[in-house]
Amino acid sequence: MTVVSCENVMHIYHLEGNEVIALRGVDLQVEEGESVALLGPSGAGKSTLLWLLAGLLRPSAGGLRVLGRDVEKLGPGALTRLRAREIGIVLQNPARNVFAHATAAQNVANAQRIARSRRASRSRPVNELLGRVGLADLAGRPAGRLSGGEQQRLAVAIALAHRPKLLLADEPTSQLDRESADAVIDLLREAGAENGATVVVVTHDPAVGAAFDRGLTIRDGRVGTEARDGNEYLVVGRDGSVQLPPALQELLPPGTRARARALPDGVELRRVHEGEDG
Ligand SMILES: Nc1ncnc2c1ncn2[C@@H]1O[C@H](COP(=O)(O)OP(=O)(O)OP(=O)(O)O)[C@@H](O)[C@H]1O
Repeated sequence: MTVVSCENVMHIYHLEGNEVIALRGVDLQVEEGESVALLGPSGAGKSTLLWLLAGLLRPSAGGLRVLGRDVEKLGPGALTRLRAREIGIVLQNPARNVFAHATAAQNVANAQRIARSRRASRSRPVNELLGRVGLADLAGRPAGRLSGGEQQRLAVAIALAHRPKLLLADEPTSQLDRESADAVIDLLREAGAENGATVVVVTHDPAVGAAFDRGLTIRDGRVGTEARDGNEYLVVGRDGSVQLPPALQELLPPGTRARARALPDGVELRRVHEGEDG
């Protein structure tokens, strides 16, 4: 089953009379059980894409289906239920994922209670989950009194508490040391391997990118490249555009006139030098 399907998805923020185009035509399919990392420079649109997949934002244009539902057609209640039961979300700011006054254990148990699904009834014991993220000794501490890194690990435990079908995480390792980050990566991968969950993670951490089935680079609001099995490929957009890798941009700087020539299995681009016209 295709769990995430984006067709020419655009997103525009309206800010004090100005428009900020965050996504300008994203095409993306993620199949059940796949793990995908979204990489790319700051401001490229990664978080926006994740928020759209979580139903926390609605696309300005384009088609978006998540877990078989047409997200645009779901009302606020149906979206909230979908999120609570089938989606696990780790937001970028650790404090936003937790109830500050509830203990770590209560936060995890609460996510399971809200989901109340059959999947959730098979969910892992709270203490086991907290142990997996290295928080067993802090189970009784109010989440608001945990450090940023501890809250981040708690957020991952909360997001996995109800065995979501789709796990979405925005920079889940940004505040963690290498050892804790590796433990979180293992847990995310395991969610896919054991429960068939589909995992989409925004990250700047190359180790996270390398650990997943696919690494998509988002640049300028589009999918620019896709890495899999150690190879990186350019992704041709629906308008025929490709984003040259930064290393090749020196050869064809912006504004360069180039000739495109068909080859048996592709296209060759050659720069036209001064006086070479005609
Ligand atoms: N709430 C908002 N209002 C207006 N513009 C926004 C808002 N959120 C994001 N943007 C803009 O949309 C664009 C994409 O932002 P987004 O946060 O999705 O990028 P990102 O790739 O996740 O960046 P980072 O790696 O820094 O988190 C940027 O130009 C950003 O300034």
